[in-house]
Amino acid sequence: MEVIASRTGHDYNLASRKAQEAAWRRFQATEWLESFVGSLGISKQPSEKEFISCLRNGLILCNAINKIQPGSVPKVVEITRFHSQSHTWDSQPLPAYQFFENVRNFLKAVEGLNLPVFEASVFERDNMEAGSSTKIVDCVLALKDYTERKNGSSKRTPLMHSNGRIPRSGLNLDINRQLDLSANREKQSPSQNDAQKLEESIVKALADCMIDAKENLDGNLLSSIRNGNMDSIKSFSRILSNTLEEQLQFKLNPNMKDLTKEISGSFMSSEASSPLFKTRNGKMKCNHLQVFREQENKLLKLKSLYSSTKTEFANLQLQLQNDLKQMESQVEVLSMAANGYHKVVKENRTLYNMVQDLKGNIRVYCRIRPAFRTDTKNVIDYIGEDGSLVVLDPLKPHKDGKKLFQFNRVFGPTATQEEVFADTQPLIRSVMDGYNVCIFAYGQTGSGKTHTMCGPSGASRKDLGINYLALNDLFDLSNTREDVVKYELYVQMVEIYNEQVRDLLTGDPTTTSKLEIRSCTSENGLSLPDATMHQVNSTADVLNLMKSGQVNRAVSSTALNNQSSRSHSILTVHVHGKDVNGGTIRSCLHLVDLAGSERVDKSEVTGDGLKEAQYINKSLSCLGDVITALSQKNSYIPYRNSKLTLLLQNSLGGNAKTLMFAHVSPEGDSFGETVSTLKFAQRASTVELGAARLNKESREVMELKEQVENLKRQLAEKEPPRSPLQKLKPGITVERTPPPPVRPRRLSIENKCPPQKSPNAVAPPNSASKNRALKTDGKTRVSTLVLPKTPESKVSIRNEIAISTEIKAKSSSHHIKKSLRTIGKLMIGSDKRAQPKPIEGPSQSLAIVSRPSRRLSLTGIQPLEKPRRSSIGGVDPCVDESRNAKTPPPLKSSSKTKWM
Ligand SMILES: Nc1ncnc2c1ncn2[C@@H]1O[C@H](COP(=O)(O)OP(=O)(O)OP(=O)(O)O)[C@@H](O)[C@H]1O
Repeated sequence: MEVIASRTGHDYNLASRKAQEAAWRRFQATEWLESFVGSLGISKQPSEKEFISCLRNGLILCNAINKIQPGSVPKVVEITRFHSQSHTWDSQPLPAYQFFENVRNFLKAVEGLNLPVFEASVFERDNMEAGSSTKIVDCVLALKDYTERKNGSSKRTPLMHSNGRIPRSGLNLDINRQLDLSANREKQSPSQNDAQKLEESIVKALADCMIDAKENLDGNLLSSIRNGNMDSIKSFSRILSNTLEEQLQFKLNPNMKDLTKEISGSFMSSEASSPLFKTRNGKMKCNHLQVFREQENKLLKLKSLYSSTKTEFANLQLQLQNDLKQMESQVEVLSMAANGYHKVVKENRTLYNMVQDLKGNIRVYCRIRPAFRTDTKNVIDYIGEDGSLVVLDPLKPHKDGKKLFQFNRVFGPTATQEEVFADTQPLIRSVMDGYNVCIFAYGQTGSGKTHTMCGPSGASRKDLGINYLALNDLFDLSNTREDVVKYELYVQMVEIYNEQVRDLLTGDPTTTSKLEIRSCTSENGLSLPDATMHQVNSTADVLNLMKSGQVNRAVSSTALNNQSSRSHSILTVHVHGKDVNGGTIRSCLHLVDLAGSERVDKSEVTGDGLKEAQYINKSLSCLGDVITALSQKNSYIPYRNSKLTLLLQNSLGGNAKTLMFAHVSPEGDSFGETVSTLKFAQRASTVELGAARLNKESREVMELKEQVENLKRQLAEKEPPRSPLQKLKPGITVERTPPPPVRPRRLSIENKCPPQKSPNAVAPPNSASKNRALKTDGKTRVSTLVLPKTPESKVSIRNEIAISTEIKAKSSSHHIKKSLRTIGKLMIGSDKRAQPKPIEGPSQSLAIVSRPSRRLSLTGIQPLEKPRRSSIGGVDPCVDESRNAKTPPPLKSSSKTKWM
């Protein structure tokens, strides 16, 4: 673009210069003609049109040539007349043929003089083009030249050609003549030679620049110069000096710059001292030397700026490096602190979980089912990540109507079965490590209990509930640990319907007789020994069993749920494991789907349905009483008031890990039941169960137990026949003479309590599950000796040995006594070794610290600060249900209504 622009500018300059040249030459031609043949009647500087019109009739031209060469045009057609007085011509229009005649004759005459001619047709054209007059002007000026030459005129002005160039040679000669530089050249010294060379080059440059500068001049300027106009002279000298400088700049070596300056200085006017100045034509011209100097100065400044910036930059770099080093060390410190912080957080979490485990709190999760109806307000106001839940009373939609509850976790309506299970999984997995676990779903009818535990009816695999997912996970774990432990899984499924326990895995549960609950460990370690037990090897087995169990379950339609469970269903998974070292694991997982708490008026049930509802409400009310008693740490816990609480006794007050899912409906018309459920759940979360017990025995303990059995057998054989121990068979309960009904002073957890206890009293959970030995007046009475299935406590072993020692007093076998002592010592040692390693370690030690505060002591001695109401020896939890022990009076009705 720049190239095109400069080219266009150059073309424009050239054209204007040519136009100026042409005007100048026209002026010369007109001037000469006027001086030669008289006034032409046109301006001194005529335009092309004027000039051509003036010469069109050929009269002036013919007269001029006739003056130069008389008779050249013998017959001139004179229509116009020359006024001799006024020296002017009449310019009358001629007929075409006449002025053609004149012009033709003129051209012939000029040709005869060997001078340049033009075409006569130039005068014929009406539309005159630019440059039409050029050849006529050339012809006239040639005539002028011819005349001057003929007259021998010495005052000859250089003739410019139509290309506008003055011949160089002429100019050089003139300049040489003026400067006279060649004189005495041979006589000059070397330094003079240099100066001479410089002068020559200056002259040459001057000549060149004059030629070039001439192109920038127009006729007016030159004529002004000729007329002695000072402005024009100044302008001309300025142009010359600039051009000269330019030339010298490139031709001379740097040492000569000053000289050049001196020379050029003489040409320069004061105006030219600025780098830019205006030429006569108003164009801006540049003083290159000055610009160069200025640029040089700027460059120097830039150089110094550059070096200072460089130094500054280096300093900054250094500073940056130092800063980076400092930052690095700071980041290191920070990362160390962060690591430490993470460690502390991790430790805190571990310790918190440990404390929770030691306290054995019932974990409580809340699950909110999606709202099915849009006609009522949603009561769920806020669900916190930290387990907080705020519900809003739809009748008091302001601050007062808000109630805050805190749980271990709250699952919102969008929570999936997998999410719910993921949080439960670690707890469920601990079954495989030997812990008893109980998960039960509580809530108003239709709030989603069955959905959580079993999944919706006809659920696809992804919607299946905790029951299925748990068993599936247990199978996975069993497969993973196959090389270390061999597991066997057994399943029982029962329901409590109208206060009767029914087996759901027999053909027809209605036809089967009701099952008895053994609240203490029975011979096979089951609380429902009569319920059918199915070994399961795969999830398919589990699914089949669960399906048939669901079919057998009592379900009917109510106004609140068309598939309402009318019973509490309990799926129990028994885990038997044997590790490679011969150790055993026996634990169980209870998965309980409770029947829904409901208001009879709301569920609109009548007849059998009403009876079912009353039973359901009663058992749930009993569950509430148990929870209240446990949370208040009462010495008396009313487990026996319902089949449900009796069955869950070990899970609620024993040594299991227990998790409760509190289900709520979000609809506004369920607000009362929702709050009641949430209060119940919150109360349950305060219940401390104590640390869960690990049902694991090492091989050494088992062998030692076996030895004890053998020794006992031997002792029995040596016993006199009067002793009931004579009839003792290993592992079988032996009835002894019933002890007198005296208050026991000490409890032994090994032996069962005597049968003649108060039927109303219920022993605290742990003691109830332990066998007791009673001591009166320094004598031990072994009432019922049952060898524990899963004794893990060294205290129990000690007690066992103590029994044997008592017996020994009546026996004469000193040798056996000694052996028993040794075995006792060995067993204590092996128990120490059998302590769970890193994870259980701290919890065990903490458990020992917390032991005195636990409701149930493994030593069997009750904490003194809370005297028990019931007689310790008065209750045999394994007492046959047929004895129909009277339940203690229920808690105050006010406490019951709390949970309903
Ligand atoms: N989280 C949930 N997501 C989707 N649907 C749910 C959810 N919870 C419950 N439901 C649906 O709500 C209905 C009632 O649920 P469900 O039968 O599990 O209640 P319930 O508490 O067991 O009632 P009941 O005590 O009367 O047996 C069912 O149709 C169930 O599929």
